[in-house]
Amino acid sequence: MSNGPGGFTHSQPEGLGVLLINLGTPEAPTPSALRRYLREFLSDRRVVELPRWRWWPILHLFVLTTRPRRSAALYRRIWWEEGSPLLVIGRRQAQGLQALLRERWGPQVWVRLAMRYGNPSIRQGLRELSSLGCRRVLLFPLYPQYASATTGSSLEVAFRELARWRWVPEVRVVASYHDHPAYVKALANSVRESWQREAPGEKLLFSFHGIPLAAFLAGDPYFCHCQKTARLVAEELELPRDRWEVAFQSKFGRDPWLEPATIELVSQWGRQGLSSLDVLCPGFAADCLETLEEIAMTNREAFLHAGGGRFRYIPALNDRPDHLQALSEIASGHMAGWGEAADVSERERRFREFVAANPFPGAERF
Ligand SMILES: C=CC1=C(C)c2cc3[nH]c(cc4nc(cc5[nH]c(cc1n2)c(C)c5CCC(=O)O)C(CCC(=O)O)=C4C)c(C)c3C=C
Ligand SMILES: [Fe+2]
Ligand SMILES: [Fe+2]
Repeated sequence: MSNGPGGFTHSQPEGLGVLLINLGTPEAPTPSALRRYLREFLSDRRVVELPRWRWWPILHLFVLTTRPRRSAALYRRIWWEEGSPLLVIGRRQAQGLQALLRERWGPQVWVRLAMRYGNPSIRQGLRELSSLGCRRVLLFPLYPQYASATTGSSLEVAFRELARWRWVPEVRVVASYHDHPAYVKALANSVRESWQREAPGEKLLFSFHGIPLAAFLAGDPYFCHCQKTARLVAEELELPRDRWEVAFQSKFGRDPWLEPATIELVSQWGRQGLSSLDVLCPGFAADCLETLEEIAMTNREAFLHAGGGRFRYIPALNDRPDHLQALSEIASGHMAGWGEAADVSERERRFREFVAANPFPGAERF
């Protein structure tokens, strides 16, 4: 058992912590940073579910010898001066959400950003919240649709860390928010705003990150969550059924994944001479390699080269005010009751008075 942080925090106000968790990103768009990142990512048993004796040689002999260079080149196309978009946007989201939650719950709310792979780590985030006095922590993976590979993996790591602490905090979890009305409305708003700038496309494509078909068949709810998000947004937009479609992007490896594949669908629509196409990626809370490069560059080129007309990528919700408002509503829904904590300052004052009057070895630490 680890003593963990937060052993002696009686003198601090009772904090409410929110840990936003996203996937992670390499430290730099270089082959060596990508090798480190991909090794951690692709060693996760929830990401690649093959038996280790089969996967390990493939990972080390083939994937990690070729992919880092290729992926580094892709990351260089989207890298910002301040760093990886996913991380830069994530920091803004954490800051914006903290401000909104403080308006509602008071100054004792702390929001931190953590990454499942790389830094800032989940362990770091949890320890920081604890040392800020958060005895109550909401784990909030930024994946609207639950998948074992993403949400499940993030929660597993957080639970594993917390399970080793002496003083385990009260924990709540956002396991998914794929059908939360505020999230659905924010997505619909973002589409409407695009349509106001330039007329709606002939089709609206909802492109979600794929997962292996085997994960779906084993009971992962991800596919169903994606379908429901798309249907709710289409309903909100009053879009007829023949104007929208769902597809899955970013296939990795040779096993079958969810279908249709985004790149195949947009190429097919290009060949059919579709005049205009809008693409929304509701599964990504922040823009990243998979949206900025794969959709807005690679899929655009595929559509245009196949003969398609105008291609528009509608950005992720990122730090849009209505997105932060939605995250705040989702978090607040899980924090109900937490605001009515007992008056701890009074409790602590009496405790410290008692310790001063009844000294014991080590009492100075309280
Ligand atoms: C190996 C299998 C993979 C599964 C399963 C998978 C699921 C999954 N991923 C996301 C979100 C993101 N993935 C990102 C990058 C990325 N994903 C995989 C592989 C799997 N993902 C790889 C190898 C990579 C790295 C990039 C590359 O080399 O191609 C990202 C982008 C991170 C960034 O820094 O920009 C995100 C976000 C979801 C939501 C998901 C399952 C639902
Ligand atoms: Fe991925
Ligand atoms: Fe990709």
